[in-house]
Amino acid sequence: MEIAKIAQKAWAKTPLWKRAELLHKAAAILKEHKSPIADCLVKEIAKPAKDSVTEVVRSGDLISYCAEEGVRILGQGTFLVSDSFPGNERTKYCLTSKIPLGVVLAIPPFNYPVNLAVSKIAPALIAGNSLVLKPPTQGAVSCLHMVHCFHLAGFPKGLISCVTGKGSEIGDFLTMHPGVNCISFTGGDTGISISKKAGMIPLQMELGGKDACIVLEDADLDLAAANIVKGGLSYSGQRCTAVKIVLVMESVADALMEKVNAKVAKLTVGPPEDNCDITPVVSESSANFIEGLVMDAKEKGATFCQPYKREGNLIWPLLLDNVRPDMRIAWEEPFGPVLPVVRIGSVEEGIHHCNASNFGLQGCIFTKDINKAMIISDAMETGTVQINSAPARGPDHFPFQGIKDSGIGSQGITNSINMMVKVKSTVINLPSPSYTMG
Ligand SMILES: NC(=O)C1=CN([C@@H]2O[C@H](COP(=O)(O)OP(=O)(O)OC[C@H]3O[C@@H](n4cnc5c(N)ncnc54)[C@H](OP(=O)(O)O)[C@@H]3O)[C@@H](O)[C@H]2O)C=CC1
Ligand SMILES: O=C(O)[C@H](O)COP(=O)(O)O
Repeated sequence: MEIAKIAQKAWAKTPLWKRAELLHKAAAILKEHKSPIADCLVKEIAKPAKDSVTEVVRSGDLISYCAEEGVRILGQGTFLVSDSFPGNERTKYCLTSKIPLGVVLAIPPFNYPVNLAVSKIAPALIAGNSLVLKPPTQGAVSCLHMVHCFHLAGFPKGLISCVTGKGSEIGDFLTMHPGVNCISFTGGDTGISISKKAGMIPLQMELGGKDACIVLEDADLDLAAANIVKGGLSYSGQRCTAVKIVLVMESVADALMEKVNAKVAKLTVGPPEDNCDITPVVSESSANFIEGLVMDAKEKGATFCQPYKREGNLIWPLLLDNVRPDMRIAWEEPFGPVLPVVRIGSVEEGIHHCNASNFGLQGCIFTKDINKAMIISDAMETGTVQINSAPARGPDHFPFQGIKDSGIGSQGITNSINMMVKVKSTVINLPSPSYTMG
């Protein structure tokens, strides 16, 4: 913490163009090393090989975009004059600029250890902050290699410190440390308790989700089915933005389920090295939790579209039809390849289910009627609503935010940079009013 504080003071005096130049360099080095880092992701978190490479490349692009965006938005401040407020003459000129916060504590989750670390590191650095990064325990090796790319690019010593260790053991020390000036966290409910313990500092929390997919009678069912399978089951459902419940109008439910099940049958299941679609979930406790949700739904009468199959941490993809509100899976996020389907009699029923959730990350609607889609989007209490596509965080410059238990603050490149600065004003007071004549 002390080193981070010292390094930040010097970094804040580094010209903006130079900070951007170093970030571009780090992005290029990261992309050059995409294969070994992706290999780590495959081994550590069982992400399919192709998706692991995509995560590293996307992270490089994010760093470069952040450098460009930072140069644009941090180079600008505001200039205000006093006579626009009643009772004032033009005697005061107010100059505001965006200045760094200090030390940013970044805590990403296991499912995107590289990308969700970089999405905190790059905005913090371009804005003149230093970082203490606590990587997820599963994903720590990938994170260390990624941070090494920043060091190879020439970032000064101490500017980015990577502190490994179990969150349950070192988390409180870090999050309650008086030297921390901002916390950017992505993960589960832990974020809620961190918010309660943290001091009076800016917090960016991206937490869980129960993203609903509402399918209307006039939807393109092929498009909806493709998005349900990709959105719900890619990386075995271990994405905060995964489709986590399908709410389909009864009249098209059979037709939709036929298409979805046909696609599920084609998914490959196995090791991440073989680039299988469905790979083992991250831990035994996670697999046990998912199994608990499945068994609860079985006892309460859900229809199993596929047989339930599990070998160790590998769970075969499973659609549960005719899910009812008394089943846990209707509300809890499995973070696994199991997707509940609720048949609804009206759009209002779908919106009501979506809004009754304690989460409010994203949601999606499938319909050909844009007017209807807009009304439903306005009624859904989520940070983002996607029309005719599955929920997603990217592209990474789009705003990304959750409401209710899904988080506080907004991410996305521009919002993250703006969140990692504070506003500083300098007011020039003139002895007498001065009005510009040209
Ligand atoms: N909204 C979003 O953008 C995203 C949300 N998520 C949500 O995250 C959850 C799954 O991810 P998972 O990694 O298991 O989430 P966790 O909340 O368990 O962990 C997230 C990070 O917090 C750390 N951590 C754990 N305990 C503490 C603590 N007491 N103090 C500080 N840090 C701590 C973890 O370290 P360690 O690994 O050592 O335990 C990890 O680095 C799901 O609920 C999912 O929805 C996931 C990704 C994105
Ligand atoms: O951690 C997550 O799950 C992400 O923030 C989701 O990102 P994605 O929509 O790009 O997969």
